[in-house]
Amino acid sequence: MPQKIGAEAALARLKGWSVVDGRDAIEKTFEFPDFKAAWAFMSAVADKADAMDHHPEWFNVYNKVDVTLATHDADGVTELDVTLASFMDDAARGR
Ligand SMILES: C[C@H](O)[C@H](O)[C@H]1CNC2=NC(N)=NC(=O)C2=N1
Repeated sequence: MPQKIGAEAALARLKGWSVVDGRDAIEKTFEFPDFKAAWAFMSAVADKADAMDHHPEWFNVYNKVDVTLATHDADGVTELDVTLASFMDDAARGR
């Protein structure tokens, strides 16, 4: 079971992420040129998430993807969320 580090500790190591109100979780909205680019991002993240067995909460409308990350098993933010957030930041770059 991963150790809870908390949203604030995670934010100190990430760019463009925020603490979710009333919950130990982090969130970010990714914006792309169009739906296909957003979907390609989601597809790349889906492969990574499955490999990690650590899955995002997300909501897509056209070119935007709202992402919330938390570790449900730990009831808060863990190292797994920082790893997945960093992967998302890299995957979004250049799409
Ligand atoms: C059984 C399975 O390993 C767990 O349910 C995994 C799946 N994906 C998960 N994803 C997230 N974000 N948090 C979890 O605690 C989690 N647990």
